[in-house]
Amino acid sequence: MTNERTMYYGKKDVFVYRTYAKPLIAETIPESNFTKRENIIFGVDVQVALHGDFLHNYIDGDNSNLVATDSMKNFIQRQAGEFEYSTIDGFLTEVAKRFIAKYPQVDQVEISGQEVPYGPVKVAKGNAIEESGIVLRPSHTERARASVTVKRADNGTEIMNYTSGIQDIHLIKITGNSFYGFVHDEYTQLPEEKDRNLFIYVDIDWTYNDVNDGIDLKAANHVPAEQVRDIAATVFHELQNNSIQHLVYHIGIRILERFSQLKDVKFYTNNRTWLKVVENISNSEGKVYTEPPLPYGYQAFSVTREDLDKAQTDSKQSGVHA
Ligand SMILES: O=c1[nH]c(=O)c2[nH]c(=O)[nH]c2[nH]1
Repeated sequence: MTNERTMYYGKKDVFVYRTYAKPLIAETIPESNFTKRENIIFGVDVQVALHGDFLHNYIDGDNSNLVATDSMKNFIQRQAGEFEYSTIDGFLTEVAKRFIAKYPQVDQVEISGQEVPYGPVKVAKGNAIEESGIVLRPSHTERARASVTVKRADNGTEIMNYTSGIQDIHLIKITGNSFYGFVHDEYTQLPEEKDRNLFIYVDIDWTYNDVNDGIDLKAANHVPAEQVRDIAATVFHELQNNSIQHLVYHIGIRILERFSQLKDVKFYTNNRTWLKVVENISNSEGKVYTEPPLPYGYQAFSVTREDLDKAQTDSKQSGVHA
């Protein structure tokens, strides 16, 4: 077996803030009132890695075809003003294709980016309180993200390993969650809970049946991260869940049900459930909690279209909705 050599280099944390990028328009879904990402500030934190004919840079110290990482940063930032895009996915894929077109020594570009979200601020305009439109603020924890590898091919480029996603959705549900019936042995200290608070940090990534639906600059079939976020919140709200594991399966099924253009969906969750300090407060249904101690638990899980098919068949048989 021949071991392929590791060889790539690039730049991380290339921040790009483009004002007045093209808005992303979306059709509504039942779980979300999201219809438009304004993109007044399109902010993205980009990582890029170039693969190619760079061995003599290392062995001979020959820099003649070495593209400085500083130039990579400039390339990404300047391209941000060279074409129109409304999604991170479309922007990154086009930049990767342009790297390949510009530099013949490059045969593969891995590029990823996370949104740097800026949201509206309301101000007084005359007698009304309205969105300013020009004053914005860093907003919410969750950030859309995308990651794509573009490879040089005989007739142009080929898209590989493309995923789209959202990270750091932070949600707490204060009742309607349980966790009991787990393995009890000499290591068990955790009490069983028929009703607990559940605080989760969730990252979700998805892939498309046809990559073009995700990366196309027109974004007609693009799945907005905001709608995925809203599905996660809705299912969390609705489901009397037995665990995070139970919850993410149902969120995954709902996402695939809603978006037929998706092939699968992958979760990475982190458990930040608050510790109970005061159980009973007189004349109140309230409780007092504090932050959980380290270490934190996590789950990783993917849901595929096969799972959805099975859930739909099972629900038809039992007459219960998936
Ligand atoms: O939803 C949960 N899943 C677990 O696997 C787990 N483990 C744990 O200690 N608490 C929880 N909660």
